[in-house]
Amino acid sequence: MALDQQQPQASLESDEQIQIQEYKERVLSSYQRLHGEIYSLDPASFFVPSFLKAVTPNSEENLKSIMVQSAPGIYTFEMLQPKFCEMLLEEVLHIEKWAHDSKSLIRRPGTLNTFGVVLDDFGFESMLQKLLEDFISPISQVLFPEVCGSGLDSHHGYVVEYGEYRETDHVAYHMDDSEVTLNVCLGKDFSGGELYFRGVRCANHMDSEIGEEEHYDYPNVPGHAVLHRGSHRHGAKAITSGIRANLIMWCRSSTFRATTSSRKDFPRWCAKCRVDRHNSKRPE
Ligand SMILES: O=C(O)CCC(=O)C(=O)O
Ligand SMILES: [Fe+2]
Repeated sequence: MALDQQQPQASLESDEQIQIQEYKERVLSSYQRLHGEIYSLDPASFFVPSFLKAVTPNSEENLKSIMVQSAPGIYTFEMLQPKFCEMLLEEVLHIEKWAHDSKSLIRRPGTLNTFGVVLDDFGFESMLQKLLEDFISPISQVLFPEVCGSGLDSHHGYVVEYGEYRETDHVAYHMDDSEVTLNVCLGKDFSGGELYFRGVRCANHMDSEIGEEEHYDYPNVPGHAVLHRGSHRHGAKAITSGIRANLIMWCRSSTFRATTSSRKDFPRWCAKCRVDRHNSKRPE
C-alpha cells in the first residue's frame, strides 16, 4: 500500500495562484452565516458534560478518565453535543449552497480530500484556535509529550464529506501534515467508512511495512472524537451507504517544527527507526 503525505490545498487551481488571505477576505465579505452562535466557542453548549468535566479543571487524572486508548497512540472519547454537530452540518450545507448560488469556488481541505469545506476560510478560525489552545493542546501535552511537550499553536480546520453527490466515498492511506490530528464524526446516517490506522512512522519510513500489531480499524460514531499523531499512518474506508461528515483539525507546534533535536528523536516513536537502530547495534 503506497502512502501519501496529505497537504492542505494551497490554491484553488494550480494555474490560478489566488492568495488564501485574499480569498478569505472575499468570502467573509459576502458569505452570510446561518448559525452565528457556533462561530464563538461555547464549551457548555458544544461539548458533552463528560468531556467538559474531564478538561476543567485540567488535570491528568481527569483527562485520562474519559480517554480510551483504543490502540497504541489512538485515543477516542465522546466530545460533541448532537445539537452542535447538527448545526455545524447545516452551516456546511449552507456554505456549499452559497458557493453554488454565487458561483464561488470552495478551497478543498487537502490534496486527498476532494469534498469538504475549510472552516478557517469561512470565519471559524478564531473559534477553532481557541478550541486548540484551551482544550486540544493541553490534552495533547499529556497524551503526546514527544511532539506536543511545548504545546500546539496553529491549526488547519475543515469538514470532509463522503457519499452521495460528494465525489468520493473514502480517503487514501496517508499521513497528515500535523503533530496531532483531532477527528470528530458529525454524522449523519451511514454505514462503512471506518478509519484505519497502520502504525506511526517518521517521514523517512512512511512506506515501510506494517506490523501485525499495528492494524487498527475504528468505526466512526457521531459526536465521538479520535485523537492521533499526524504521522500515524491512516486512511478511511469507503462508506457503503448514506453520507458521512467529520470535523478535522490538524494541530501543529511551531516549537517542535523548529527544534532540530526533535528530528533526532525518531527512534523514540518510529517503529522502523527503532528496529533499524536495534539491528545496527547487534553484533555480527
Ligand atoms: O475521513 C476521515 O475521517 C479522515 C480524513 C483524513 O484522514 C484527513 O482529512 O486527513
Ligand atoms: Fe488524515
